[in-house]
Amino acid sequence: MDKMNYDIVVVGGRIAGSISSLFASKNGANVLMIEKRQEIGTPVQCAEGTTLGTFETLEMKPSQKYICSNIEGANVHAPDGRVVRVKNETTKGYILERKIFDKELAIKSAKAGTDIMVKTIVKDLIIDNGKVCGVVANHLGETIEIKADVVIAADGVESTIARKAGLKTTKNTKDICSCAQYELVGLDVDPEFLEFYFGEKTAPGGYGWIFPKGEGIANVGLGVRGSAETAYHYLKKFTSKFDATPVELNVGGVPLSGPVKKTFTDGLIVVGDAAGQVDPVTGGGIHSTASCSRIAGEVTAEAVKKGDTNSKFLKRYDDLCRSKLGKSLELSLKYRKIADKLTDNDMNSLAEFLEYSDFNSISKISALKFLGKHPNLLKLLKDIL
Ligand SMILES: Cc1cc2nc3c(=O)[nH]c(=O)nc-3n(C[C@H](O)[C@H](O)[C@H](O)COP(=O)(O)OP(=O)(O)OC[C@H]3O[C@@H](n4cnc5c(N)ncnc54)[C@H](O)[C@@H]3O)c2cc1C
Repeated sequence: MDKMNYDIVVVGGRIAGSISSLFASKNGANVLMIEKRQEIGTPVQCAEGTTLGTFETLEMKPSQKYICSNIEGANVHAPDGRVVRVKNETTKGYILERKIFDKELAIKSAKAGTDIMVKTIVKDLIIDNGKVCGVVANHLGETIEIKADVVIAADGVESTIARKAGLKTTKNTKDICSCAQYELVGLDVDPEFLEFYFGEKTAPGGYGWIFPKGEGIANVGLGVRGSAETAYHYLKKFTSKFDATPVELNVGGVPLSGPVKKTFTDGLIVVGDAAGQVDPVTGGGIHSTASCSRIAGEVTAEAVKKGDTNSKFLKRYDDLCRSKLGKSLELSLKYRKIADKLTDNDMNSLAEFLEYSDFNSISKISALKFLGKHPNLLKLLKDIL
């Protein structure tokens, strides 16, 4: 059996893994990142939209290598076909080519000093006296024991690694949004606007989307929760109206339950989808994962430097993530729970009210006047007004 030694081992080589390892290496740690797939960034399980803030967090200038389009705002389609346009400073963003973006992050991390192993699966943790102190991995049939002061579990929504250390990261299936998406070619869509579609018939418990990648190409997908039919069933129905052809089909789950209660233990922390660091309303995880993964890399590098990788020190990671994102993710979870109770009629009424309003300057008085005529909505929304 081969044996290795690192300060930090990162399990998973996509957004959470590459960003954690990048910032850990930048801060002087000796880091190994392990990815079970043969290539970083594939298969894509993402609609590839992200905010300008992602790049500020990463201190990276967005590159034309992986930016497909610049986004100004979104058109929100109610079940009855009404459209509400949202456009302001916060709705600006990008559609990425994640196959290139994810690999670029891994390359950046490698250039900062991270060693990377691909086609290598982490099978187990090495735990000594209750403290995680490495992993057991398998590369093409060969078992490798890798000792480390800290393990970062960045292994995605189906994460098993943090659970092996006793953290409760299992997500309730009712909080997982099942998604299916085609990359379609031949679509006539506005390249600067995202399209969102709501309604029981389109995407029960979720929404449909069109994210334009430019030149008539777009990610067209949807997510569903608690439905008898699969996301793919709804996707086929949703896309049957387009005269366009797919070049890719992606499926995947998004955890919409908010961050897990505890993200650290002796010698291990958990980041990204594995830690539920996803916006529960939009299902967007790139932006929040980038923030938390940067913190993960910085805190674990500091822990190694100080020679203190016990849970008391690693709690700092949990504290910093919660102070940066905790409130907004909590609020978003509250909104999601309200949205879960909205009927198609409620959504149509809301769209009717918002259709001709200037979204950025709706007064409390006009909102209350509208809600006065819709007692069901008032009951649902009163807590957030
Ligand atoms: C259909 C869909 C659309 C989405 N659209 C958007 C969007 O438009 N914008 C947005 O911000 N977010 C979106 N998201 C969410 C976003 O993709 C995720 O939040 C983000 O990719 C999470 O990154 P991650 O690195 O935590 O996890 P993952 O991307 O799941 O990466 C985990 C990695 O760990 C590897 N791995 C797992 N187990 C092991 C092991 N034992 N050993 C070694 N490697 C292992 C996996 O192979 C994988 O590469 C979408 C998600 C889905 C499913």
